Amino acid sequence: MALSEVNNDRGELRILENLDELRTDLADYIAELSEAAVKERGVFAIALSGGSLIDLMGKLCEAPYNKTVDWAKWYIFWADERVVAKNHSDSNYNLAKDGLLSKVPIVPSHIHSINDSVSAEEAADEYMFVIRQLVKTRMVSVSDISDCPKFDLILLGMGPDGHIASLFPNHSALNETDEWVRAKQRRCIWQLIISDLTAHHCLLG
Ligand SMILES: O=C1O[C@H](COP(=O)(O)O)[C@@H](O)[C@H](O)[C@H]1O
Repeated sequence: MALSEVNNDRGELRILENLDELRTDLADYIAELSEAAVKERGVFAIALSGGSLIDLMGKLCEAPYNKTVDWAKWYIFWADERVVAKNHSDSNYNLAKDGLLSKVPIVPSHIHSINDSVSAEEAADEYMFVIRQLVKTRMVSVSDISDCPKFDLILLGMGPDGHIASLFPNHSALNETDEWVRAKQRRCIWQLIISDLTAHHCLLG
């Protein structure tokens, strides 16, 4: 049970007693959003990040979620990735593969990770192109107010310094809103994570 819950027009804050409760709450939250999206549009487009997130999602690989979630309808993206080989220990794809994707029946062609064999800038451009194609076919829905994609859920962890994805507090990249996939150093990030790109976002800290 949540120790504290605040609900207002800016969103909802839940403080949970311990990590086990957080894992259960997160699994319930994701399963509910997945069910609603599949009912409404037949698919669920979710973007992951790295860090502790995949471990916190661990309950999804267990009963009842592993059987009740409609995994075949999931489309997976990354909100934040390092341009390293897919089997590298810094790869967020690798983390998700080991902790989630290899444990539930997600369709391999629905997993959209970045191209790790080109530069970060090229990988960002390619990723934006892939997402645009999926918006055209409505595997990813589109924002009501712009031509930006609207993911059903973006999951972000927050580092101790307050950074989310590859966006660090007070960094100039926060003001660059012209492209929604951007290369920063060796990372690809989505620039408008919080504003336009998602029906729901969940920040874990
Ligand atoms: O650098 C990163 O950190 C964040 C937060 O990590 P966490 O371990 O504190 O949850 C992570 O979400 C992001 O993907 C990663 O690049």
